[in-house]
Amino acid sequence: KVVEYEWEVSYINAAPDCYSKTILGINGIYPGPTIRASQNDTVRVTMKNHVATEGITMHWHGIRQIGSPWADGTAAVSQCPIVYGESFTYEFTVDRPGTYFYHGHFGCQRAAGFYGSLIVDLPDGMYEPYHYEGEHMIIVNDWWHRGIIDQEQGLESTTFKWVGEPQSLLLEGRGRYNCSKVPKYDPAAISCNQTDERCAPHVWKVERGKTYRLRLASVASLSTLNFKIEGHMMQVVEADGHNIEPFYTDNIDIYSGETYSVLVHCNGTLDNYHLGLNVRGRTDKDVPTGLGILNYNNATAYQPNTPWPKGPAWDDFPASKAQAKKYKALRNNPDPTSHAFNKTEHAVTRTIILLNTQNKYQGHTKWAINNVTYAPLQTPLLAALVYNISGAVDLTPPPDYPTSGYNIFNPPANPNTNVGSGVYQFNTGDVVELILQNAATLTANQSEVHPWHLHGHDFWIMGYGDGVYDPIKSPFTFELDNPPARNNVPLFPFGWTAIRFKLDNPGAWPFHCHVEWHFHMGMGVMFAHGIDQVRQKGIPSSTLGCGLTKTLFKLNP
Ligand SMILES: O=C1O[C@H]([C@@H](O)CO)C(O)=C1O
Repeated sequence: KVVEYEWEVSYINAAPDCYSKTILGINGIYPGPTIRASQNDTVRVTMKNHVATEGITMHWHGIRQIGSPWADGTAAVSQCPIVYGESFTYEFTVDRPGTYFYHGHFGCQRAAGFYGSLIVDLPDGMYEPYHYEGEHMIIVNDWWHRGIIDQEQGLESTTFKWVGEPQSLLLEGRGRYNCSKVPKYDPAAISCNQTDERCAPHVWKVERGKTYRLRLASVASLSTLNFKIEGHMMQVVEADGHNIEPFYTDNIDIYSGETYSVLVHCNGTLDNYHLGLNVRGRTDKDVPTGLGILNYNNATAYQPNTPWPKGPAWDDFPASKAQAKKYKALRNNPDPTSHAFNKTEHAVTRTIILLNTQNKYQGHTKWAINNVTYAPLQTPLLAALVYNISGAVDLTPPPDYPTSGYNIFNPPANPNTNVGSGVYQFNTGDVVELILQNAATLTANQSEVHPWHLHGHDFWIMGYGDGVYDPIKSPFTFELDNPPARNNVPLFPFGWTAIRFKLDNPGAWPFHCHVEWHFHMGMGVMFAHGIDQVRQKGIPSSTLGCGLTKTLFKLNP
């Protein structure tokens, strides 16, 4: 069947954490409407732009867009931004059941509240390999009071102004900021109101004795988030739309871009319990716990006065690494779309090592991959390749390896990087092993967490390690038995992460750090393959009209 949505996007006033500000709303609401479809349905979303000063696009995170690379919603890659007053229709198949979300993919619009949930059910009569009696969505986020235009300008400026840590953490678009901390001269001081209904904690209702599936998704712009439910254990069963070998935990790390399903057996004796969200991997100083309420049997909902739930300390990296390594693909998965790994079929045909560094370009602070910082193109990459538009993109491939002998433990000896469009070209059918290698930032003894996200494909996580990746020794530590298939993976400070994937979905696909601010600072590359096949099918002319595609369709006189 076809599930259809009509969206109007405009600026709205919101107060997710009690502090009133202007954000991007869909049909006047925030977070955006939930899309619900069944496996193999067609989702059709017509989105109209009512934002007079900005273009917009929408990315369907985790949906591979098989056969519809033009509908991926990434500005400068799959389409021209939708300009003021115009509409664009996304149409794609949701081929795999699971928990997903959507978000703006132009500039830093995701950080302006431009996101919502997307859930794909199994068709009628089919069942998950686990049992639950009810379900709830919990979309989590970090939140700033400054507007994104101001934040983007600060990041782009030669007098680099970092966004800093978030003011609040949100569950289903709600958090609570301590309004007494708003400076008196700030005009918002009069509209930061802790009794505002819009920042009352979200209440998740459950019935005692039943098991619930909580669907978690992180649209965070920066923070890794740790989710915990007071007095309840969670059984993790799904990650990024894939069933996994279930495991129990009392707290779960969620990196930006990731989705999970956890089963919670509701056998508590109290009426209300805290849901708590805390920062991991970066300082949690001045970032208070985000709170929600788990409410039993329709009792009066209130915030319990018990201590706020808190997982491991923010800098307990061993705990994060141990949890990341727990994810394995579900053995004997009944789901035919499960994308099982096979050692023989998925033997590597090309290895690329991607060094992640913080650099300078003409006085601007940037992130670079193998010393190339990504700059979005004027002409969408997909159109540039499909129509072979000369001058639209420099296709000189970036290096497959970092400069030999690079010392990851020190800030770059030469901080200057090159700017480029970062396009790696592959043959369809290639099986690529990517090694993400972390390094020190421009600051001595500092290296940061980077949650990487791939568009258009799922990959298998082969392994994680500390220090420098050793091409001889490190592969012996790989998980070749049942690595999890995912489309998001963390890279830990001063460490490496190995992933493998098969290029089986023709198009032009970003692979980037899902920290909104880092991608804006150039932290990403592009993977293109099978363009002849895309050309044969064609891409809609509605994706064109900017850059050098402007002149492609001249009206007949
Ligand atoms: O991109 C970033 O910049 C700052 C810091 O590295 C420089 O101020 C930070 O914490 C980031 O994640």
